[in-house]
Amino acid sequence: MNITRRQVLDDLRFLKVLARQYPTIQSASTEIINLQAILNLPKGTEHFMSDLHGEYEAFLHIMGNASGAIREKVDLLYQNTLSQAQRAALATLIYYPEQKLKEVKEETPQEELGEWYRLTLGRLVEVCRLVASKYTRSKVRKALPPDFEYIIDELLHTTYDERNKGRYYENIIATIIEIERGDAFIAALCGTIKRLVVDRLHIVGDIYDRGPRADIVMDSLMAHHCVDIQWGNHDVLWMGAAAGSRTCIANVLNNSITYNNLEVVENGYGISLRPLALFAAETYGGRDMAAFLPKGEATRGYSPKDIHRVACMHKAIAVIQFKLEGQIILRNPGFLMGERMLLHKIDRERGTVRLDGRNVPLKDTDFPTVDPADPYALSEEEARVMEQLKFSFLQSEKLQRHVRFLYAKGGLYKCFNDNLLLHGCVPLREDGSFLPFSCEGEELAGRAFLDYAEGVARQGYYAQPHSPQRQQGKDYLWYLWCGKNSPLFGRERIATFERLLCDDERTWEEPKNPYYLLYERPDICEKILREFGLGGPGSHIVNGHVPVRTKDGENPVKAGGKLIVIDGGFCQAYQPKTGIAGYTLIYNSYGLRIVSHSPFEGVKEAIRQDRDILSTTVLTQATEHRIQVGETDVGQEIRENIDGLRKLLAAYRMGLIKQDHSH
Ligand SMILES: O=P(O)(O)OC[C@H]1O[C@](O)(COP(=O)(O)O)[C@@H](O)[C@@H]1O
Ligand SMILES: [Mn+2]
Repeated sequence: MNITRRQVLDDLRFLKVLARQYPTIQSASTEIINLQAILNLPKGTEHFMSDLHGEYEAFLHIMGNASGAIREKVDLLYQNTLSQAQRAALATLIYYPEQKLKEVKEETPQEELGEWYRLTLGRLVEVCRLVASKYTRSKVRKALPPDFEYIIDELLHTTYDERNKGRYYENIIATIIEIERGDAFIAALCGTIKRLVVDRLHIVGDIYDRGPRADIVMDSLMAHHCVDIQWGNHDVLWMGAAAGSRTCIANVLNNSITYNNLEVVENGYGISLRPLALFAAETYGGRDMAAFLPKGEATRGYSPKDIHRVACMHKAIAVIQFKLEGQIILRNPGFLMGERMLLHKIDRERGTVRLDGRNVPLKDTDFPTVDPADPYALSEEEARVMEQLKFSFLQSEKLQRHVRFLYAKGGLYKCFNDNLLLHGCVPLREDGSFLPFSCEGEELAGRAFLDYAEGVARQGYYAQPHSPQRQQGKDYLWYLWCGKNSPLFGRERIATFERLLCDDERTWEEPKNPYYLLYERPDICEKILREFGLGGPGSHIVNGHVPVRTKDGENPVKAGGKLIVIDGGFCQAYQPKTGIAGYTLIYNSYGLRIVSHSPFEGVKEAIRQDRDILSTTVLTQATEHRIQVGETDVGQEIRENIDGLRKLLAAYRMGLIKQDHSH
């Protein structure tokens, strides 16, 4: 379509800015041709994972093997020429180049090494060429490690059997080996392969808590070339702790100590728990800590003395947590959580707590720091401990960096390629209508409420320190973690108090929001998708948060394919429930695929035995045609860029903007 003078003049300011980047007709035209070409390429591959819960070894392996996709490419290329063991060894090399190279050099006789390098480099180039084939050359070049860009680009585009280039290709490989650059090249090729196989990674919440080292998972995500994160309830809890919310800090430590997982706090983030340990020993040492022992598995290998010490810390921080939560609830009547204040309902004489009109027996009523006259006030020592812990959380450079990354690359939800990515739920009433929330005097529901909640969550970290907005934001991060009908928590209440102190398991109930019943219905899912401007045949809701009981035959796909839950128990503590070790949802140009992962035996096993995580496809939803970039959100962006460049071309040709040939 030809562009009128009017259209160019309307956009002249924007076009002058664009002209700085494309100063001539030639440069603007080249970019248009390049962008137009990309529109016809097959859609990039997206991987979705959720509920990683600190399981860094399994996660790093899954990142390395691209949820099984790399092994598929190796099998595709070499099923007729390499044995199963040789293919497994090649795949392991791609996953762990440094470690596998070390092992190969230890175990391969010197005189055979040269041949091993020649064969291996050739095969890695072929695997790289296969995974690069769906992209333009310029996109592949941008993905290459700068030091090796020229040579790898040459190797990728020089087919071995070309008569006049056969020697040329062989010479490059021979020279690499001769000047002992084989290892560096192998690492560069493996990195490129991993980078090209997954175009975009979505983490749909719950990176933190339970498993050993969420900080290592975060470091790996920060190194990923293209990742976005939809916050989970455990993530916003750590964001609140990093923002300096003492209530979030108390909850973070309660969760970590429950699993005896102090490593992520002390070693990962360099936060000393010494103040808490000393206070706990002083206040609770020698008393009965039966109700506060770390969870089963987490006590293996610890002496009774150590376990008692951790249990004292657990009780100390839990009491502080219940007090501070009472204060937040009093500060925020809009949370409608008054019935969750339980400390003043404890009857020490009878050893019970008043719950839903019943006197429920407590396992422990020994609370020396709780003043019955003012049960939610911290004692002097408790206040001092929390100030010291708050200072440590604020001072942890790595934690602050990780949380800034969660804010920059994350959000409460994400709409991408017709899918709605959301860790928890869109709170609903029983009748399927969007549950309204009072937000500073306004009733908000559905998307408007989620947008409001995300804004307040950002205030918690970015509003002026000590301002009311900052305090509101920090309180809100705690609300999103465990608040009544929070979109990231999706339950009536969190029963931490009851699960710690009451034997009566009826009190442990955490009734789910009606969303978790209604989300089996396609019409409800369609209504939710439309609320976010999505909907139609290729549109899905992707949730994490609730472990799919695969073992009991539960299907991750619900509502006739409109909704997919991908929490497959990546977290070891939940694997007995789900029977698998997590899911990855794969969305490529052929459609959707869900793979479930087998439990991971650890990196050493993987390298020594060439053991992989067996990822089996449990469901596919093929699209009737191969999806092109042009049909995706990225394609939409590219079309807008092309439109701008065509207007710029017109502006040059109409003499409305001068070309600048000086570059
Ligand atoms: O978002 P998630 O992973 O379900 O975690 C929140 C849930 O975990 C719990 O704290 C229980 O945790 P654990 O299973 O680790 O004991 C529940 O009270 C709460 O509903
Ligand atoms: Mn969750």
